[in-house]
Amino acid sequence: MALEIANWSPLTGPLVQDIIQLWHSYRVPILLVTFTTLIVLRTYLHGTATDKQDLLLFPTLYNAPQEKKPSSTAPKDDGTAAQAVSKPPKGSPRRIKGELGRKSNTETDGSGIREIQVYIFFSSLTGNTEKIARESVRKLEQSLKKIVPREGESFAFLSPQVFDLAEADYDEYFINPPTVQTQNVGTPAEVFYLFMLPSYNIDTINDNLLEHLKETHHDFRIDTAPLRGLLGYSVFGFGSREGWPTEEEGFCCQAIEVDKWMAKLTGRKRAFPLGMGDLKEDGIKRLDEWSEGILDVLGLLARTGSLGEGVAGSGAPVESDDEAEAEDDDGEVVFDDKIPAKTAKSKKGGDLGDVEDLGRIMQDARADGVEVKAPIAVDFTTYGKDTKGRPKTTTVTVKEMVPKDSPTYNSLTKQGYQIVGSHSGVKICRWTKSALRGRGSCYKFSFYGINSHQCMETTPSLSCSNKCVFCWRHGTNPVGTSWRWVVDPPDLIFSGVKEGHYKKIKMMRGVPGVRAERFAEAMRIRHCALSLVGEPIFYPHINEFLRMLHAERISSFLVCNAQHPDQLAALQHVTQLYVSIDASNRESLRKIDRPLHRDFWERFQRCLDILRERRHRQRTVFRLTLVKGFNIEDEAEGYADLVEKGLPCFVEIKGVTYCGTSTSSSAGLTMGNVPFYHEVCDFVEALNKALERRGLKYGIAAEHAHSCCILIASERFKVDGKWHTLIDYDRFFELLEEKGPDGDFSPEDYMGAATPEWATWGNGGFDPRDQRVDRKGRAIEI
Ligand SMILES: Cc1cc2nc3c(=O)[nH]c(=O)nc-3n(C[C@H](O)[C@H](O)[C@H](O)COP(=O)(O)O)c2cc1C
Ligand code: SF4
Repeated sequence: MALEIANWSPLTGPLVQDIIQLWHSYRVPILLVTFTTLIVLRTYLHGTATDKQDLLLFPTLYNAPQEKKPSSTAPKDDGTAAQAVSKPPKGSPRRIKGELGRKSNTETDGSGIREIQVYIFFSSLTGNTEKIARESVRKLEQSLKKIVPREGESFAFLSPQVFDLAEADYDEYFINPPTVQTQNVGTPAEVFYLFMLPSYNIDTINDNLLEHLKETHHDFRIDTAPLRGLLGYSVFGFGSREGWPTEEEGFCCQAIEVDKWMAKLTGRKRAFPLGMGDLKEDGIKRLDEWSEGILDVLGLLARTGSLGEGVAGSGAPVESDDEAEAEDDDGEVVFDDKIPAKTAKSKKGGDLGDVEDLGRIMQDARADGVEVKAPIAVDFTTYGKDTKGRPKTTTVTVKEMVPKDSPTYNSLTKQGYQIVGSHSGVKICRWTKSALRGRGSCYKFSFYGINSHQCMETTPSLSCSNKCVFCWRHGTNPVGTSWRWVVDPPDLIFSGVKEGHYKKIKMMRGVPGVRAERFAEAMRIRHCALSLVGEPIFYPHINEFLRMLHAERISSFLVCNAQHPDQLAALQHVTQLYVSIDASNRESLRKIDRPLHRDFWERFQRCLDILRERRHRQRTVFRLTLVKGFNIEDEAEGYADLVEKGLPCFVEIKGVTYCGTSTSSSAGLTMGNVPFYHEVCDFVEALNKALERRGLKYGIAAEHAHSCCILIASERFKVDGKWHTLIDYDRFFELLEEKGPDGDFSPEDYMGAATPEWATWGNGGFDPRDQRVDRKGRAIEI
């Protein structure tokens, strides 16, 4: 071929031959250079063409509005899934659905990156909120930079933006979530709204916004929750307590309104409770708490795409104002009919229920052939001896008290308990929920200064040795006279109950009315009521457990049933030590507590002796639960004798609480057994007189009419004519740290400030900071 070309023309012959020669010598480098140049050129053109070229080449395609293709399958209305835009009939108004074509919150886009855009909307008349909002957006940007993806995570926060509501186009932000296109990916970022709003009782831009939100919600053409495509929202309000002291009088009224309407428009995606503050008082502190909470939520959103449990649209919603709250109090004095009263006598493998017949269970365990590796059974109640007086060394195979697959476990978890390990439980009580919403704390706030929203209710032993007629868990919680189950270590229980408690608190985050400042405070447990169900000192490592609580400066209110004198004697310092005194004489006690121990009365008496001895070491309390027809009538004198014997620091008298009809039909309890508050008052006055007649220095110190509870106190807690029933918790921990769990210090050493006036006898005892509501959440005038 080279020769043919060489002869092709005599004129070009030498040149062609040179070129051919050159080609033969350098063809490989020539080919390589050409190829590389082409690649570089192509890459260059491609890189520079994205901004300009493609729009030049395909303008119509790129600029066309994104239209959904009709789908043959109906769109899922799960609050996150894309919704199809159906064509309206000719002539009818266009129906705008709440969701743009976007993916589930829990998914990332095609690039694998979840991008989140935070918008802060503010309004301001005198300029304070504007300054704060602009400063907040700057701080937020800095803080968001610190939330970085861990391995396997992929998200990014876009620079947060701030908008003055006086300038923002409401149609753009408050009819549908805005579409925020991003540089890196074709899908829009997910949007999160924050509001900072001062309230004004004069006409301002806030009224326009509120009007717009209401209209959008009511507009028949628009989905009632068209903003549910937002990731979430939260509101912070500024107001003035000087002119508007309470919410009822208008404090932060417009922020409250915006929060409410946004909840409707987003399908209840309140990501964090409404925060409120007064710039002249606590405004900045409250704002800081709120901002911290917002950061947590944004972190959670970025990592999981979800607002977490408890917020609608993101797990298990806990709602709300209409929530039928069980009148469960602290679980000790309520009986209800919510739990079908099953007995242990049901089928084999059935309800563990009453574990009275432990023999049967042990047999069943062996018959099942299940070998459970566990510690040796601890008969700590009786410290059992054999017939010759030698310590028992029985080594039987033991079971878990509440195994995961047992009906008891199911029943307790259905009732809202979280079972920790195999024999402990934690539950958020109704007062904790109520305090989070500013609707009142339990009587322990009025009497002892316990913040209900910082109180964890738990027990390290779901088992008990009584079957009290008023125990609402009768029929579900295990009973027994000695510990014969696997023993969980105290650190496992401690971390488990804390985790369970915080989890339940977090579930309250999206619930209407929850106050941001209380929610923030609730994330630090300060008190522990060891009084759920069961008997806390039944747990063999109760002292270690208490030490763990105290090490974290969590106070301990421990209630025991006066049936375990040895354990009571071995108990180390607790902040307040209760003994339930359910009757004043043997017969009455047998009837009401239905104890399993044959020597129950002797045990009871020994416990009183121990309490008397301990009265200068422990802050002791007699807890009386009044049940009409069982332990009130003519018993005041008998109770006075018991007080004389035990000389407790305090006597708490509480009427049994009732909800629904009684489960304990076998015990014959009905609504008729619940004393009226005036009957409790009469009883307390009779008891007080009986104490006076005996020359005992006690008096009626405080009351909490709302929960039918009255406090009689020893005059040891009266200073200059004023009752001091509150506790100085910090001092308690200092003493404990100084002197140790067996240290020599007395209840007077950590006596707190004077009982607040509103809590003293005759003043009702309802915290004036809170709003009292009826069961439907309606305000009650006090
Ligand atoms: C005319 C007027 C009306 C107000 N009305 C209320 C009100 O109804 N409720 C409230 O809590 N605060 C009310 N305030 C207090 C403001 O909300 C508060 O001072 C706020 O911090 C002002 O924020 P700004 O400086 O951003 O406008 C009012 C203040 C003014 C001057
Ligand atoms: S002491 Fe704690 S657990 Fe008990 S009712 Fe009060 S807030 Fe609830």
